[in-house]
Amino acid sequence: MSSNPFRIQSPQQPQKQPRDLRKTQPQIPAADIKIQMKMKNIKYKIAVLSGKGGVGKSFVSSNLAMALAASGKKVGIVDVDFHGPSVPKMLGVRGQVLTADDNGINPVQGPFGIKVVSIDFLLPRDDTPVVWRGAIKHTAIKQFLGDVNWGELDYLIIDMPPGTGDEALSIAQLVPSISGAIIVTIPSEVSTLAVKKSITFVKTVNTKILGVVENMSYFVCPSDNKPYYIFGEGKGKKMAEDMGVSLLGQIPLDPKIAESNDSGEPFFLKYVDSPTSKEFLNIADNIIKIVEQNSSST
Ligand SMILES: Nc1ncnc2c1ncn2[C@@H]1O[C@H](COP(=O)(O)OP(=O)(O)OP(=O)(O)O)[C@@H](O)[C@H]1O
Repeated sequence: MSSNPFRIQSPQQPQKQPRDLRKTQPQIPAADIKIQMKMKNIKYKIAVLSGKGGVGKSFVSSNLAMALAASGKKVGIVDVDFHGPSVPKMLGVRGQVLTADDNGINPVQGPFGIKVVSIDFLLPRDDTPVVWRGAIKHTAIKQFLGDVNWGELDYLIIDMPPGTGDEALSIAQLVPSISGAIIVTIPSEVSTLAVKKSITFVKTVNTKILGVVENMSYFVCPSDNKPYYIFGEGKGKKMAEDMGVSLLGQIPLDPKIAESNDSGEPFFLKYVDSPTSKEFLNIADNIIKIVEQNSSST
């Protein structure tokens, strides 16, 4: 008698093994000529990613863009966070519109002449959602890169949505010679876990990790002026060490940051002499050293 009570037949043919997607390298298509043309005068392109949403990635992207510009660099920022575009508000240019001429779309001019492109400039109302599948996002990213008159720039900051989904893959495939990626985290285990996946993703698509920025690292109590490590001390540093990447800087949790972002006043401009703006200048300096040294040695 058969020991198989369900009478399940052994398959005649060996079963096809499911493909292990972790071993699948994204296919890089032939470079899009239009994108190549529009991006050929941009020296360095930097993607800003986070594992989880709400950790301050757009805040870091926007303020890093201003710090680079304040350090004398020509800067552009492209907001690829279609479902939650917040860069225009954080740079104080929300409500402005993109214009077009025979050569393409002209970015909005932000503080320090930063060139800004975001889906937010195209949405008719505050409550209009962007309901797009991956293929449409891919097309939109192509247009943001290849139809925009970026002109000559030292740095293009690419503000990504959280995680490693469609947009991250499109950017990895479409942007010619990305200089590197910056990962934003907060010192919580939950964020750290997600960030490790982002770091692995960036390595998988053969992009250099410039380092990690730890946001909301500590809170300076106004009554005693001491730092309090609300999420725990040293977690960003440890995670960076564990993953073999550098810690580029630490930004405090500060109600002034939340207020200026909410009111659409660029934090870096409003509090230019604050320790946080100085830390952004340090981070910009670190990035300039890594990226520009790297390119002169290749
Ligand atoms: N260091 C900080 N101190 C206080 N508030 C902060 C800080 N960093 C960010 N915030 C606030 O946290 C909220 C989330 O920030 P932000 O939109 O930059 O995050 P995000 O990671 O880009 O989010 P998502 O990509 O999920 O839309 C905002 O309200 C912002 O003002």
